Amino acid sequence: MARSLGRVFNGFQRLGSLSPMKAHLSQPSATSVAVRSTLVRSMGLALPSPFFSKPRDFSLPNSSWSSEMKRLYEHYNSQCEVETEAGEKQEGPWRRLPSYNRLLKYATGGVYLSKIIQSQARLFTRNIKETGAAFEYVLFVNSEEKKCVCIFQAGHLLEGPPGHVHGGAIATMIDTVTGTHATILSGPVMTANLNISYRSPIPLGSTVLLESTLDRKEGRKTFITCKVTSTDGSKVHTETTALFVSINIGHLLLGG
Ligand SMILES: CCCCCCCC(=O)SCCNC(=O)CCNC(=O)[C@H](O)C(C)(C)COP(=O)(O)OP(=O)(O)OC[C@H]1O[C@@H](n2cnc3c(N)ncnc32)[C@H](O)[C@@H]1OP(=O)(O)O
Repeated sequence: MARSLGRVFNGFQRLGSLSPMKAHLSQPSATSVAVRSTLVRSMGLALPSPFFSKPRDFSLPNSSWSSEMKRLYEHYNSQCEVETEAGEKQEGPWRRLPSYNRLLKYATGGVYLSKIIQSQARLFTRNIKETGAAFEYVLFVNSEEKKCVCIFQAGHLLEGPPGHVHGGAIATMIDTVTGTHATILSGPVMTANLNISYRSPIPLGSTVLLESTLDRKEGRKTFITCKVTSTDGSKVHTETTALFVSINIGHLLLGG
């Protein structure tokens, strides 16, 4: 148990140190795949395939993405790796964060924590299989500027007022973006307070930008602000202040 919790904590720390080059969490090696095949063949074992299979990275472009979503993705992705004058490639100011539907499983490097986490559990924003139907999003983080940007396309299952996005779905995305940002800045945290002002409705199917910025840190408290705007910045949809409190991840997983 102690080792498992240690892996979880390391996973959270790793979330903060992801680089595009390190983005493939828990990729199975050729050896592990070969060992699995041999075991399954020789012992008739039905091992859980997610244990070995390559997890889907939901933050990569798919066919449901609008041209505006793809354009913005390219804009930030092109700044994840830059070329020096000498023609060498090096890390740029932004990093794309990969995104999986079973956060803790992959944060631990593929270790299956069935004793701690119910095996049916899925990350809320990534549990609808149909692409484009709900939350399509990708996050980029800029460590130097302590900023996080999310490009978000709201699908038809997120309707609230006719033709527009449900306020709870918007809050979900704000919590996801600011929560991820706070985790990168401060390690394991829980949302203590989200204060959202809804300024103008978001049309269903449209692409918007969420910009999360570190306001300040005070002891265990990380204060973050977040704006949701149209992609050209001309329309403000929401303004948020958020408070995250650092926690002991062991207490959370053990129900403390
Ligand atoms: C990839 C996806 C990422 C998604 C990230 C999503 C994150 C989430 O949604 S988490 C789920 C929603 N949040 C929760 O369920 C949290 C429920 N609340 C709790 O567990 C606890 O109240 C918790 C952990 C926030 C704080 O409890 P605890 O650790 O005992 O801290 P506590 O001593 O009460 O407070 C610490 C400080 O924060 C302040 N604080 C705590 N809560 C609040 C609040 N709601 N408003 C203002 N200040 C607060 C306290 O006043 C205290 O300040 P100070 O140090 O200056 O005295």
